[in-house]
Amino acid sequence: MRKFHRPADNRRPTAARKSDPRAVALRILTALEKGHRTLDQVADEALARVSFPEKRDRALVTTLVYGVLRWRNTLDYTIVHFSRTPLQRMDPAVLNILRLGLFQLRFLDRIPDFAAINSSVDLSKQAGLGRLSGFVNGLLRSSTRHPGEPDPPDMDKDPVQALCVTKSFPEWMIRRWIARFGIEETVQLCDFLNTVPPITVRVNGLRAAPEQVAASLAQEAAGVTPGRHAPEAVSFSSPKVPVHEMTAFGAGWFQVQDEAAQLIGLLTDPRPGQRVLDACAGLGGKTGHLARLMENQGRIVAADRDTAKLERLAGEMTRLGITNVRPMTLDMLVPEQLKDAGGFDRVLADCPCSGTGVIRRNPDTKWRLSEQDLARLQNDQIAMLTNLADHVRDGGLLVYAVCSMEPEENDAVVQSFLKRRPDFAIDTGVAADVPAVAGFTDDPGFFRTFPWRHGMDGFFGVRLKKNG
Ligand SMILES: C[S@@+](CC[C@H](N)C(=O)[O-])C[C@H]1O[C@@H](n2cnc3c(N)ncnc32)[C@H](O)[C@@H]1O
Repeated sequence: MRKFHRPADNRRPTAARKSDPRAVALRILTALEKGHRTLDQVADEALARVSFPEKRDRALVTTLVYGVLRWRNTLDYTIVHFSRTPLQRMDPAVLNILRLGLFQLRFLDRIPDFAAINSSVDLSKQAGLGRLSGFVNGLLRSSTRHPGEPDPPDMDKDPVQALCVTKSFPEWMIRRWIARFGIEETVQLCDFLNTVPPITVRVNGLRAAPEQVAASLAQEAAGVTPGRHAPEAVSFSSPKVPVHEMTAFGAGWFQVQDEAAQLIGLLTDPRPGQRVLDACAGLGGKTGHLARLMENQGRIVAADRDTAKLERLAGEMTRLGITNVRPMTLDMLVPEQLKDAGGFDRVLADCPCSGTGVIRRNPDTKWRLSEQDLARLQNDQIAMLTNLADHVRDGGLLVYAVCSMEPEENDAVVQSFLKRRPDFAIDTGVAADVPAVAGFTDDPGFFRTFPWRHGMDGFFGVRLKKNG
């Protein structure tokens, strides 16, 4: 029998002490609720400080954290059903311990019920909440004695509430998606966003061909298949080692990138020798693609306001053998910072957004984002495009992209920008220029991918041509 729990104590773990994966998961969930940091940031920081008794424990932390975030509403519905204390009055740590325990009971077949319950009781003691361990024990045991969810709201009478509970999404998202896509497609969208995504990579054509990369990946992973839409995409599952330890990764043969994001690089269509600004470059997913399309010739200024990200971007370009990228810390909301940037043939504005198109990768978005955030994000997106417009050369392209499916961040941003800048127009020649994106481009020239229809992340993109 595998032992899951550790003796109770309240000390903080150190690098020398082996950590309990459930305690690490609890720490990540609690930290996420406290601050404004993203799941990736919080998880990277927590995992860098710990070591585990068994290799698979690290994967268990990820399964627990992502699972609880994916299914939070569904889990809370059961907790409310069995508890006399309302959720709002529950100690946040106890609530997360209950969610972790219930997630294991409901969703993880490989963990026996007694192990899930006992480890949750231990966790409450470790967290200094021993006085509530009886409550944790009782609630989790009750849920196993009455298995299955308590009856959810009636789908015919109240589809919004029913889907909030059964698909675990906030009310405002379900409401707006039903209004836009109808009930059937909203169900499909929610189901898609609740799946664990496969690993999709973009082959770095500067160093290797897709067949070569696929052959290498097949030695270290299962289900290696070519992409369906992007010509240099390859997907796989169940890697035997972490992706960054794979042979092809070390050789700089690929970057991890969903197919929809790859199509944005193609939409930007930079040419060898051009001057290109990647205005919100982040860790360089799209920068690497632009450099590959430019055959590593010309110049890419990779800008972001976050210097730490740009440091990682620089390392990533070295791994990929890319030499035409210059990282620059710039804030796109401060036009003075751009004054010396000059003109560019292509400007890619892959703007910060709500991220509703990538919720399967970032399930914390469900609980972090509010509907009011959309207006703030829209304001920033319009301001960034307006600030960047002066830096596009005549005949050049400003490409706006977001991993959001929300109209406020899609069509509305473009319309507002075009009112301010009549010297730009939507480039309607996209389909002819870039065949790979033709199937995703509608009449005015808007590129859109819908997760449940196309089997990839949800993205919006448009090419705006200056004095075209
Ligand atoms: C959607 S992410 C970019 C992802 C990246 N292009 C990629 O493909 O990997 C948006 C980026 O915008 C950056 N950002 C946010 N506000 C900014 C601002 N005012 N100026 C410049 N960059 C900003 C964030 O740090 C983040 O890296």
